[in-house]
Amino acid sequence: MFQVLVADSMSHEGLQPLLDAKNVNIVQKKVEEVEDDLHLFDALLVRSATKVTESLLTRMTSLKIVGRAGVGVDNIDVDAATKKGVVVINAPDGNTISTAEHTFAMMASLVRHIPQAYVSVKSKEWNRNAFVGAELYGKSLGIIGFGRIGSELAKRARAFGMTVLVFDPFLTRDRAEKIGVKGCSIEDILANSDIITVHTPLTKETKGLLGKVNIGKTKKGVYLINCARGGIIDEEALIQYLENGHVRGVALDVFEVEPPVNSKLLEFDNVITTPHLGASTKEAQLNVATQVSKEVLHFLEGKPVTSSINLPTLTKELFEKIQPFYQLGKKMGNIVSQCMREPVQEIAIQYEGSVAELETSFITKSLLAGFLSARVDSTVNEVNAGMVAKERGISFSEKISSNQSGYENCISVHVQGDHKSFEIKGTHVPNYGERIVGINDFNIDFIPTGYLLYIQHQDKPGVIGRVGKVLGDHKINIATTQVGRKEKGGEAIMMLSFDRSLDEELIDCLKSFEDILSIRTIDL
Ligand SMILES: NC(=O)C1=CN([C@@H]2O[C@H](COP(=O)(O)OP(=O)(O)OC[C@H]3O[C@@H](n4cnc5c(N)ncnc54)[C@H](O)[C@@H]3O)[C@@H](O)[C@H]2O)C=CC1
Ligand SMILES: O=C(O)CCC(=O)C(=O)O
Repeated sequence: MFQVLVADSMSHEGLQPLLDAKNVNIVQKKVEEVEDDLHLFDALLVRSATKVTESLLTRMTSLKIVGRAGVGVDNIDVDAATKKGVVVINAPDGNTISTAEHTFAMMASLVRHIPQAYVSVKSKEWNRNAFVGAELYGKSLGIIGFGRIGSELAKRARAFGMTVLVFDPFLTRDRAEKIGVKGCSIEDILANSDIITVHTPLTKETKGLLGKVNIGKTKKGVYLINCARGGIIDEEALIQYLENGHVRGVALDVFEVEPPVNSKLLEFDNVITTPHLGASTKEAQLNVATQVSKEVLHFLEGKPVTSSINLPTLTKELFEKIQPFYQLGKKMGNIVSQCMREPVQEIAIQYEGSVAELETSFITKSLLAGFLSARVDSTVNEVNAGMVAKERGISFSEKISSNQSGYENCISVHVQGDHKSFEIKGTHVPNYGERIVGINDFNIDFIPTGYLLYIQHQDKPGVIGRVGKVLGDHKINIATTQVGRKEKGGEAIMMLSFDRSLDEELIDCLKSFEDILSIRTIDL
């Protein structure tokens, strides 16, 4: 039974996929209320209120996935999650329309003084001269950050007859033209916009993007809007430009500290605010909760997720194609690790044939995870495998080559250690399964599963028989046997499989045989 903690308030209807699942138990409580049981949860669902810190992640020792019912993941320590092998997913587009509409509503309210006029009428005043506003029609709207929300806002602004200027470092001319906006530099936006709105994530680059210098470059009388994240507009600088009258009005849905109880910004009549309501519609909340519930359920059931922040994402179709190689890769990594019991500096992976046409980085990560999981105590999976490998000084590379393997598809791995190297080749045959077809230049053919014994020996009469006899004497049933050699009388290998693991004592006995060069047990 999977334990899921829903730590922030979420649409009940949106949680239905998880509530309906027979293998899931949902607990809807704040983190503080379940402090003693944190180690039990497999999944954590949050909005923006719960801060998913490294310390929380450390206390949640069974955690496998964090689902953010929304877009921004700045309340989640994604690096710490990645290090711990915890997948982070979000609901990237469920609240786009709501947030774009909210921004538009804020813009209209700002230029027509609707909140101030509302308060005035409620206080029994009728002061029409105090609230003369401006039309949106014909004004220039500068949008910084032209992703999902920025582009939906642009469509609405164009419908109102506004000129839309856009700055986004990842904006292509094609996309700008399709939506009918003008891509320009941030300098152009600052100099030419009547209203500027930000729609970027909060990152190192965007923190304070509209600060002392950049606000100083805007037109006198500019309106500023932030319905993205507190801190993208530097609040201290903003206060200075409100005080000196350079900025005519501001609309804020978000703040550097929420709630902004001690903020001086609340004292200005020309600053209108909402309490982080961009995504607060029934529709958006249903969308985002449904999206993360489905994704978390898929993940817990071992199916692919499509909106991961720290995992390579694949469509269901692609995942189905890659799945057999993904499993083969994990086993090959594991076999290599168990055969090469010494420090490794380099893992080189080569893909040939049909596998080379797939998203091989996903298979590489799975292979690394298989390799590392046999060596490290902490959780290693495809989320953090690359990072853990680098931390341990293991470099890895992948190469796509023309198919010379003789198989329809082939994955080859070359591992370089301090004193030795090791090579393994694997293939997946549709309707037949995964096979290991080469070890250190020996052709071989075995199914990588169960308990295996890899023996390097001299190709001499009686060696195989003696091994079989000792195993038989110990009542060990050999399930399958594979042998390989390069030349008569030279070095040879045996790969035996069993239904149970073998005792150390028995292995030591086999090792003592003349003509046996080395023995490795492999548990898969
Ligand atoms: N107020 C609210 O309730 C909500 C706020 N948000 C916030 O809005 C932000 C944007 O959401 P979406 O449009 O869905 O995200 P998105 O990822 O679709 O778009 C963000 C855009 O910002 C651009 N960008 C990144 N760095 C930039 C920089 N330095 N300068 C200019 N552009 C930059 C990216 O290229 C991207 O196109 C989210 O990160 C979130 O913080 C989102 C939903 C609700
Ligand atoms: O959960 C919420 O309402 C906040 C939404 C938000 O800020 C986001 O999706 O980034």
